[in-house]
Amino acid sequence: MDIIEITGLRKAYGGRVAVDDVSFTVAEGEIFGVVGRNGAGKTTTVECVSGLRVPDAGTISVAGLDPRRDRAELRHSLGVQLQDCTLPDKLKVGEALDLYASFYEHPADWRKLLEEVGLGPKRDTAFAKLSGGQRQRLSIALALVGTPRVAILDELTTGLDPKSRRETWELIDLVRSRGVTIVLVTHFMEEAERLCDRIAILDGGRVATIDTPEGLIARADGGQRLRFRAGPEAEAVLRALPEAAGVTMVGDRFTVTGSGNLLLAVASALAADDIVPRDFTMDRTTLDDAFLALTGHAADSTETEEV
Ligand SMILES: Nc1ncnc2c1ncn2[C@@H]1O[C@H](COP(=O)(O)OP(=O)(O)OP(=O)(O)O)[C@@H](O)[C@H]1O
Repeated sequence: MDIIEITGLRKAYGGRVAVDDVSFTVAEGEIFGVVGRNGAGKTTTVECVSGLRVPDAGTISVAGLDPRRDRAELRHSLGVQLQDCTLPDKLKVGEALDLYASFYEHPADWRKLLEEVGLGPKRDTAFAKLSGGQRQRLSIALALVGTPRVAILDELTTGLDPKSRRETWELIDLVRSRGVTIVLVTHFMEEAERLCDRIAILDGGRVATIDTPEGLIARADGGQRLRFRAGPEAEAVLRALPEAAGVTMVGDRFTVTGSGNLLLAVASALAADDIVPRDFTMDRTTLDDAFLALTGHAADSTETEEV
């Protein structure tokens, strides 16, 4: 069952179109990624979904409700963790959760939630004293305290060190295991690939494509890349291989791309000619590569005047 349905969403700021004809659905229980460069329209899209912004055109339904018309009712089904969430410096972790819990008729047990997000020992710590990772954990707990069916998490791990980022990913897995549908906004492709069931790539305010991470990668080229060092005699051997779609050579460094059983084909052909490759590595196409192939620019660049 689809819990979110968006059709023809459009939003402009002044004369500048931020989101144009965006449509997608999110199934209940899914982690749905909204990815794109800075300025692609991700935040505007999810702010319309959460009722914080009024679309210029299009329809949105979340758990059967209209985010603007039914805002009061939707509050009970939707948990929102906003980009750059800040709380008063002196507010303690436990106080923040207690306060947020008081907004709901049927809140979760916030003390239990505190333990689940790993902030049990920080209950009496002031917001200002929390690390970046701890603040994000708190913001997830605040988004969940109303026991929502849908949680929107916007740029959750931006600014976190790799360790805190991985801990936050584990936490998102935990949220999913509770059956909460998650809309995850990110410009980190590794994060989207690791967590999301399906991903919408936004580019210039429009949906460039929607697919599973594996589907996006397969569409980009589905390929593998082998790198190694060998003598110049390897070139003719490699170019004769039907599995090798691309062979490049810089000095003694070869890069071979292709699909199917590329590794076996290359290794056997080189062995048959008594060529021993050195420093052999194989890497697979990542979502970063797929993003570049599908949109024509890198995920960590910024949208400019083309929006
Ligand atoms: N309140 C606003 N007033 C004017 N323009 C805005 C406003 N909010 C966003 N924009 C513009 O709309 C476009 C889309 O912005 P949005 O924040 O939705 O993108 P994003 O993909 O979430 O980017 P980021 O990752 O940088 O937040 C950008 O060109 C942005 O400058």
